[in-house]
Order: sequence, then C-alpha cells, then structure tokens
Amino acid sequence: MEAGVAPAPPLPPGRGARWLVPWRARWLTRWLTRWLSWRNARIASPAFQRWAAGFPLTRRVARSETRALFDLCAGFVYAQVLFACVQLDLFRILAAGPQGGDALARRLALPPERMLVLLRAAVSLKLLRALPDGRFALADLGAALLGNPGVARMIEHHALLYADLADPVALLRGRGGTTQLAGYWPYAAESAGAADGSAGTAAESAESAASHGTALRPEAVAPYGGLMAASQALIAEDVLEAYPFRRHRALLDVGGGEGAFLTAVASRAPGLRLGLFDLPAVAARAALRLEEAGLGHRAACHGGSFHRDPLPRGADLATLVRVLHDHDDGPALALLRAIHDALPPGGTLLVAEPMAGTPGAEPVGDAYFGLYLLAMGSGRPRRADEIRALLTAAGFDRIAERRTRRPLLVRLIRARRP
Ligand SMILES: CC(C)=CCC/C(C)=C/CC/C(C)=C/C=C/C(C)=C/C=C/C=C(C)/C=C/C=C(C)/C=C/C=C(C)/C=C/CC(C)(C)O
Ligand SMILES: C[S@@+](CC[C@H](N)C(=O)[O-])C[C@H]1O[C@@H](n2cnc3c(N)ncnc32)[C@H](O)[C@@H]1O
Repeated sequence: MEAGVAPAPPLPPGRGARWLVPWRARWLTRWLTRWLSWRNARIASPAFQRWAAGFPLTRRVARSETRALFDLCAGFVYAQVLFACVQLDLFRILAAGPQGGDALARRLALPPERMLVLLRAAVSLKLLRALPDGRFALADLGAALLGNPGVARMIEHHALLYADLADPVALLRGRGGTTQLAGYWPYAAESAGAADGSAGTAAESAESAASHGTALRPEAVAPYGGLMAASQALIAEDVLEAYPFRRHRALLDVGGGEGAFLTAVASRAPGLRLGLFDLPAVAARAALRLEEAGLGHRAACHGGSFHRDPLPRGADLATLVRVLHDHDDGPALALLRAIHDALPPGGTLLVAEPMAGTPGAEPVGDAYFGLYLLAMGSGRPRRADEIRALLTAAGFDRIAERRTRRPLLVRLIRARRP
C-alpha cells in the first residue's frame, strides 16, 4: 500500500453554529465582541474584583472564579503531589488500613515533617482522608485510583510529558528540539514523515523503515506497549458494552498493540475470529500474550506498517482503538481508506478514542491530548464531527456515534463500507 498524502477534508463547522446563516453569524459575533469587551474590562478591574467578592449576588461566582484561576496556576503542583503518592505507593499501603504519619515516614524513609506535608496535601486534594485519631486513610479519589492501575502508569510516564512542556512556547513554535515523548512513541516520527510526504517512495521506504516503524526493535516498543496494555482496562469494557461485537464473524484490530483489547473482546464474543495488525515488533509481543491468554487458536497477528503495507483481508469488522488521533489528517485519511478497501461491502469500522469537544470534558481533548500529541510530534485530538468528515471522505456511510458510559475516557463512532 502506498502511503497516502491525501489532502485533509475541510473541517466541518461546530455543531452549535450549524443553524447560523452568515449574516446572522456576523451580527451575533459583533454583539458578542462588544459584550465581551465591556464584561472583560469590568472583570479585569481590581476594584470590580474586590467589590464582586463582597457583594452577596456576585460573591459565589467571584470566589469560584478566583479558585478556578488558582487551580490553573497550581495544576502542576497538584499533579506532582499525586505523582509523589504514586511513586511512594501510598495508596496501596493505605489500602491495607489507616496509618499514622510517623509510621508512614519510617516506612517510606521520609523525615516525619515532610511526610506530613505530603499527607496534608493529599488530604486537601481528596486523595486521602484525615481520621479523627490523627491517622490517614484513602479518600474517594485515592480509592478510585487503586482500582485503575493503568492510571498510575499514566501518571508515572507524565514525567516525560512535563519535561517536554517545561518551555511550552518553544514547543508551540516547533523549536523545542527532539521531545521525550517522541522517543517514547517512536512510530510518531514515521507518521509525521507520512504526513509531509516523505513516506511512500521506494527509496525512502527502505530508509524510513530502517529508522522507524517496521524496523523498531522490541526494546523500543515494550514501554509504550506495556502502558497501552495496562491502560486498556480503562476503556475496553466501555467499548464492548457500546457495540454488539457478537454480530460479526471476524475482527481485525488495526494498531491493536499487545492484544489487550482483543483479549477483552474474546470473552464477550466467543464465536468471533480475532486478527491484529501492528508494527512487527508489537505484533510479535501480541502473539505471545494472546498465546499466554489461551487465545492462540483464535487469533492471527500480522506485522507491518499501515503507512506502507496492505492490511489483511477477511474481517467483516475492523477496530481502531486509540489509533486515529496519533496521526495527522493526511495519514489518518489514508489509513481509513486502507481499512475501507480491506473490508468487504457491508463491513463495519469502529473508531474508539477520547475526542475533542466532549461535553463536560473539554480540557481532556483540547488541553491534555492537544498538547500531549503536539509533544509526541504527530496527530491531534479530533471532534466527533471531524472524524465523521474523515470517514465520509474515506468512503464510509451510515456513520453514527454509539454512546459510551464514560465519554471522557473513550467515545465510539461506527461506520459502514457501502
Ligand atoms: C460507596 C458509597 C457509599 C458511595 C460512593 C459515592 C460514589 C458514587 C463515588 C464515586 C466513586 C467512583 C465510582 C469513582 C470512580 C472513579 C474513576 C473510575 C476514575 C477514573 C479516572 C481515570 C483517569 C484519571 C484516567 C486518566 C487517563 C489518562 C491520563 C490517559 C492518558 C492517555 C494517554 C496519554 C494515551 C496515549 C496514547 C496516544 C499516544 C495518545 O495514542
Ligand atoms: C496508542 S497505541 C494503541 C494501542 C491499542 N489499540 C490500545 O488501545 O491499547 C497505537 C498503536 O498503533 C500502532 N501503530 C503506530 N503506527 C503504526 C503503523 N504505521 N502500522 C501499524 N501499527 C502502528 C502502535 O504500535 C501502537 O500499538
């Protein structure tokens, strides 16, 4: 398969703006701009801020805005408190029962007064709870984290992300140099190459394969493969309950990693044949894991790069789980076209990933994944309607979103090859 550098489809307008005809949009924007400029001038005034913080009708909003701004300033500090708790294994230690600060300090080899700084910080962030007898126990957030070991792995690998974000403006200007996340996700460089057209020609193929995707060694893919497998537990069940996998005969999980999603599907749909396509070093790890899980007889793992190799045929269902957002629009569209061509008429594609513009979780897509993927060097979080537009451009129809239980973590779009 030749890597496509097809132009990206035009971005659809935001759902909320669809009813607007242009003159109305211009009129509304003019009034909105005037209103915002008046309002912002008030809010920026220290005298107004002090007044609003005391006036009974505005007091609540003023205090909550002050807190919101403070939380934005302090977000990194809060995240590092969480990081320290995870590194010290505090949540697992306290899962066995409450403990006093001194006992914890001895166990974790910290000076008692510093242990107390961390414990009080964790209490303030609702990770821990201070008991009346002075000991500390897990609070809701600490307990929730205990049930999601994948999140703890994510938190630990954020050390790379934060190093890349140390100078966010340099990163935004593209002058940050090689990032740590680009090293952690080595396939991103090949995808970025596919985006600028450097993948696909015969001469460059060999050179690119030697330095990127298809030639990646097991040591290069093991860290991200392990992280993805561990964090699959956060999303697999939500995807499985949102779509009836049993109605299909054969599934191809494209970019299926180490087979964690296939393993989850296997128990839900016992009659389904399982296929996985990923870079050779990853597919080899998947084959081992699926064998260990007793699924060797049901699963076939194929190694290759979807930027350059044909996808295996024969499946009537394909899945892209946390894959599409890794790729810029050109390679993403080429990938969707390749899947379209590999499916039979009537075949189904499921795209499952966190999406931008998810109501109630806007910063997850646009702030977290927006900057994360920028640091990684390829891809972007897309809104559901942007994914629909790509799917349409790739030739799919009957595109519909299936509701998932926790859209913040994963949303699901189904499409059909006509
Ligand atoms: C029991 C009684 C009486 C009352 C209970 C009251 C009650 C209902 C409390 C609620 C308790 C509860 C059920 C809490 C549940 C909390 C959960 C499930 C929290 C889950 C949190 C998940 C998090 C924080 C996930 C984080 C995920 C991250 C950071 C993912 C990052 C992904 C990356 C970097 C992916 C990279 C892949 C790439 C490169 C983009 O392709
Ligand atoms: C973010 S991971 C998601 C893995 C898995 N689907 C999951 O959700 O746990 C992206 C996957 O796409 C694979 N991938 C990236 N570029 C690829 C390429 N050119 N050809 C095949 N697989 C690729 C990676 O090796 C990785 O396993």
